[in-house]
Formats: sequence, C-alpha cells, structure tokens
Amino acid sequence: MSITAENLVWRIGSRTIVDGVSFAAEPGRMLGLLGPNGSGKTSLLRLLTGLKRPQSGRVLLDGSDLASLGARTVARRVAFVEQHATTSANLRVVDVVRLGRFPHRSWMSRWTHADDRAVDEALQRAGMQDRRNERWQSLSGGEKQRTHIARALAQTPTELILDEPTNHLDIQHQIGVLKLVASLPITSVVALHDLNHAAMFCDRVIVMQQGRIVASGPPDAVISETLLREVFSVEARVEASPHHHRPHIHYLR
Ligand SMILES: Nc1ncnc2c1ncn2[C@@H]1O[C@H](COP(=O)(O)OP(=O)(O)OP(=O)(O)O)[C@@H](O)[C@H]1O
Repeated sequence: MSITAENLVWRIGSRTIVDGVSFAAEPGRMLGLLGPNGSGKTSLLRLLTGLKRPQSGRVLLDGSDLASLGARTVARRVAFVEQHATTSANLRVVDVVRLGRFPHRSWMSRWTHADDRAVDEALQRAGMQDRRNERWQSLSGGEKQRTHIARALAQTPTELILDEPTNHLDIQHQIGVLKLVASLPITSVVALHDLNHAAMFCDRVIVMQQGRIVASGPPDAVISETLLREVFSVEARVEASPHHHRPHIHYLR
C-alpha cells in the first residue's frame, strides 16, 4: 500500500475533528474524499501530509511511519495542493512551479536539465505553459490553482494530495484537472464536492461525516440515493450513466 491511515484521531480542545479514520490508498489509483462541509476532509488531508500530527493513530508511507521520516523525505514523495493555496511574493508562474523541485536538490547542487524537464512537463500538463512568464498577481483564481497543481506535479511525487482542486476552475479545466489526475501513474487522494465528478473519475471514494468514515469503496457501490439523503441531506436519483457507465446523480428540485 502506498499511503495508509491507521485509526487517526485529531482533536481541538474537547472537540474530535477526525475520529478514528483508517483506510489504505491503492498505489497508482485515485481516491476521492467526499463529505459535507465541516466533515473533516481538510483536517484528514493535513494529517496525511504531516502538516498536522494526530493525537493517536499513524500515517504510513509504504509501511514507514510518517512521523519517523524527515520532512525532506516526505516532501520528495508527497505533494499537497491546499484549498486556499496562495503565494505572497510576486513571482512569475515558472518560478512558482520551480519551487516544486526544491525537495530534490541539495543546497549546493546546480539546477539541472532534469529539473527543467520536470518543470516544463508540469506546466504543460496543467495547461500553463503559454503563461509561464506571467506574474502571479496577474493570474485569475483558476490560473493560480493550475499553477499550484503544476508546482505539485514538478515535485514528481509518488503521492499527490489535492484539497478541492477544481475550486475556481471553469468546467473545461475542472474536467481537465480530474482527467489529468486520473491518468497519472501515481497515488492520489482528492477531496471533492462535485459528487458526479468524483463518480466519473475516482477509482474508489471515502465518505466522511462528522470526522468518521461512513462509507468507502468503488463509486458505484458507495454513491446511492440513501447515502445522498442521509449524509448530504439531498433528494436525488442515481443511475448508471449510459455514456460512461459510472453512477450519475440527478438532484431533485
Ligand atoms: N484549526 C482549527 N481550529 C478550530 N477548529 C477547526 C480547525 N481546523 C478545523 N476545524 C474544525 O473542524 C471541522 C472540520 O473542518 P475541515 O476543514 O477539516 O472540514 P472539511 O470537510 O474540509 O470542510 P469543507 O468542505 O467546508 O472544506 C470544522 O468544523 C472546522 O471548523
């Protein structure tokens, strides 16, 4: 297994935000993390990347406890795009993406062709190659998001953690980013609000409610009218799409 959570618990004061979460992300597959607002998705993703430490339980990367691995070792493997990722300095797009190469370089090593290749490929994949010389402050919200995704790809991670990566994106780029992530030969854990997109692109999904996992498995086994009613409080009809054969949700008015 690539990334595994074992009975993770994270509390703030007396409030338990992540409540005994266990799962294993399959290598090379896309795992969707679903759940209503405040159900603990972002908190869980921050535990998976080591940005937060659990009060109990552990995260394993190929069997090694994340807490025992150095920050640099983790950064070489795990890339994280946060929900409200910002970059304060007025860098060019290409400079932001180059930041993704830092975990791979020592303080005295020179910038290499391999670094350039990784940056170019990441810009290309995120659809930002044409804007590589533009200033960060001049980008739209969606372009900033794609630049952060390019930075994460330039890190050449084996695990990619994305918190609502389609936020701010127009529909073409939402589909583009999800297609891209699904096609990458790396393990990804992706928090998503659009359940139809999750059903279309994820190999498996986990559904959270009040800090706990309440359902997990392939989308067609998990996304049901009962789950939509009980967890998301919406009435809907779910059918297998005649186009892509994954579940498709019709929300009722
Ligand atoms: N640093 C913090 N201090 C206090 N409460 C926090 C903190 N971080 C998270 N929480 C609380 O934990 C709960 C879960 O938050 P989290 O951001 O993990 O949920 P989420 O599922 O990602 O939500 P959303 O879909 O709205 O992004 C929320 O009620 C939030 O207010």
